[in-house]
Amino acid sequence: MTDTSSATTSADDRPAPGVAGSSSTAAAAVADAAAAASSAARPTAAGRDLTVAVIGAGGRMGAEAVRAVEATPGLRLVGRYGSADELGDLGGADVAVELTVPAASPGNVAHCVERGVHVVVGTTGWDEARLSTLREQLAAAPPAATGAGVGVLIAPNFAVGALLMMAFAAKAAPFFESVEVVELHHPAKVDAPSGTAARTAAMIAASRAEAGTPVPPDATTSDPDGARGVSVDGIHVHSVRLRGLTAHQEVLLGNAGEQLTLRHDSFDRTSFMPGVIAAVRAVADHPGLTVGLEHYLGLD
Ligand SMILES: NC(=O)C1=CN([C@@H]2O[C@H](COP(=O)(O)OP(=O)(O)OC[C@H]3O[C@@H](n4cnc5c(N)ncnc54)[C@H](OP(=O)(O)O)[C@@H]3O)[C@@H](O)[C@H]2O)C=CC1
Ligand SMILES: O=C(O)C1=N[C@H](C(=O)O)C[C@H](O)C1
Repeated sequence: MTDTSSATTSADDRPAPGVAGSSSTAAAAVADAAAAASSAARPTAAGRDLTVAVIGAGGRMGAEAVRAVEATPGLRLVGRYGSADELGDLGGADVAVELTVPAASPGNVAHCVERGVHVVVGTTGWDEARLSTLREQLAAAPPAATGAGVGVLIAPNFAVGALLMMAFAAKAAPFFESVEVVELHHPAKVDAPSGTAARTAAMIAASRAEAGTPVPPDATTSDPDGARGVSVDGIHVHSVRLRGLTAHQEVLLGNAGEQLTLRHDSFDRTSFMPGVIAAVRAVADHPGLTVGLEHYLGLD
């Protein structure tokens, strides 16, 4: 595994404030990709700013999202909500950004959908059962204010590098006998494995199944305490929680005599913001449920 001792960002390393509070190059690249993949007007087709509410606004990601929305031309923050607040009409928002905890996220998203508000969801914990319920809720939802269907994006990771790492992993997986995922996060994270790791493993498994690749070799016959991690669709995932880290992942791919390692590091939560903003702008153009920001960016 690569040394991560320098995986923190000092204040001096932070990008100057700009679009979405991130490097203008990264922000522009992601925004351009989203714009190319959608007809999202900026501001709205009605000629006004797109209104945005942030649910979980006091959290690590929520606070960063509030800053990003406020710094982005064409977007107007109309509501910020925490666990003690009634969501109500979400301040009349066109789009809600949902960044809370796995236990609260489905209820918050349902509240938005029932009111015709598009939702960009970064919260983890969206397993198949939850997605299936959400599909039913979307089918029964009233249209959004524009008259089109409500759009919901479930995005396990908003960072463009993480999306590419996942896509590269899925592409490489059938060419290797062995593959395992190691995710490394800050110790305040409440869920394991990470949503990104679970989705990466699912993408790897699907890619190998489609190619007819055999299951990875593993002679383990005794593992009473789960030292081999968890199996997601047959792919082993390992979780590290370490002070000093933010969000990191390695995909290890092995053949006899060779190894390919794919690694992504989010050193700072600003890395997620260009993706959040691109998703906010594009979600209304994608009615129904979409899982994975890559589908908005043409990376699929
Ligand atoms: N998709 C992505 O790229 C990323 C996703 N994440 C995910 O986003 C989620 C949030 O992460 P993070 O910001 O680090 O977590 P935090 O614990 O810092 O923040 C969670 C926030 O959710 C709020 N909250 C809890 N319950 C509710 C509720 N019912 N209604 C409204 N707000 C509520 C809390 O508010 P209060 O203090 O009022 O209780 C808290 O401020 C996690 O699931 C994480 O895995 C994180 C980073 C990137
Ligand atoms: O909790 C976090 O921090 C993160 N959560 C998401 C996940 O579980 O994959 C995305 C990123 O890894 C940061």
